[in-house]
Amino acid sequence: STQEWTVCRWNPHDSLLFTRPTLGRGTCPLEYDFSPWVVSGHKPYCPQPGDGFESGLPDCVFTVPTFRGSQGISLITTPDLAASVADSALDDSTIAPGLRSHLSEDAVSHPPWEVRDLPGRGKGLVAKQKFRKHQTVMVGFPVLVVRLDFINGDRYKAKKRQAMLEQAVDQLPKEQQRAIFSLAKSSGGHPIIDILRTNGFGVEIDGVQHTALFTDGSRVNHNCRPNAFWRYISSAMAMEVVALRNIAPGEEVAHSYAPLGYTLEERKAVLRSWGFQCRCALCSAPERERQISDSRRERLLEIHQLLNKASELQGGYQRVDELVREALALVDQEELQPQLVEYYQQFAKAYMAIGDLQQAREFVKAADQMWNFYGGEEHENVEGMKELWNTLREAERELEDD
Ligand SMILES: C[S@@+](CC[C@H](N)C(=O)[O-])C[C@H]1O[C@@H](n2cnc3c(N)ncnc32)[C@H](O)[C@@H]1O
Repeated sequence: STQEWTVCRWNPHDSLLFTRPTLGRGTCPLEYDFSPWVVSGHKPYCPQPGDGFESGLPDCVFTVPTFRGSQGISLITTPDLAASVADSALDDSTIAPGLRSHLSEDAVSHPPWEVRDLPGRGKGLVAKQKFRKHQTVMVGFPVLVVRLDFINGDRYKAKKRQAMLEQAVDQLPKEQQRAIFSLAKSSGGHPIIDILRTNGFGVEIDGVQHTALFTDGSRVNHNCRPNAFWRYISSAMAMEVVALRNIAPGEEVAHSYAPLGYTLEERKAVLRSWGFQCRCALCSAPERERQISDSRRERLLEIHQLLNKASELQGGYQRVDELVREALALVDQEELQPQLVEYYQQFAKAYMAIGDLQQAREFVKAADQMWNFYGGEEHENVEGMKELWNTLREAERELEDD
């Protein structure tokens, strides 16, 4: 019965998290709506304190094998966050039609891309058709989502952590289990932890960091001059891979694992922590080409620093204009368009600093649009943009008052 397990309020003085209240006479008040997790056929599993885990709110294993058609999903997270997901993102019928269309049988069995072996890079995603700039290449839904602290923290004994990860995978449909175990590995150690470290995408649930596996999305390789980017729509638990420029059939689709705008050495350091040496076109290009790219990126950083002190610049408006134009050209040459969002914010501040509020407004508007486009509606800088709009409006009011 769906009532067999009821989730009770977590009481830190009492190890009780899940109880079996007598039907209709539940003594523990229901704090969360867990029904989608509970009716799925797998009871949520929570370790008890002392059973391989120290104390505090535990992470539990939740599985819905019918998530997004028959794909299925397992989640290892705290009960409050699982309840929040159950509340907002589990139901297929509530996701936007544009995303839902990627669940149709035809879309699933005939994707416009294929996974192929690529020299020096393992498998990768290759376009089977032309994609226009900003067109969606792939929509994926996570098959395994794990709270980052569950993997990296020290509250769990290794055996308990591994057993819970194994349970989370075991409870998924067989096809997904096979897909997960076929993903790339890089670090050694427990296979599921290795697979998560090599392939996981950083996503947030209510602001808490998790790592998510997408069976096809995890095949997208890194490129230092990417032709795609990914964004996460947390309300639908969907990951979208979107073309940054036109992509031709037969071309590999790749995004950047490192922050855009990094120089070769900086990128190498980031990718070393991913456990591989980059073999993308830019990293394999002749030294001269790599040097040109690095010097452009270094110049962008220099301009950034100069514009941070815009009000002290000699040459006033004209100098700021020159630097902004130079930065825009460099971004174009280096194909760093998604990074414009940061530059636009900075340009806006620089124009505010020298009192050109009209230009500042143009760049605040552009930054706002770009954040929504590249980061999705729930992008990480909602607060930062609000603050920027407030600063601008304040400055505009002051100007009117004068
Ligand atoms: C998330 S997986 C990407 C898919 C992977 N290539 C596969 O075969 O499933 C990340 C791994 O792919 C490989 N990889 C990704 N981008 C690469 C690149 N630019 N150069 C070399 N190897 C790359 C590395 O082995 C890395 O650990």
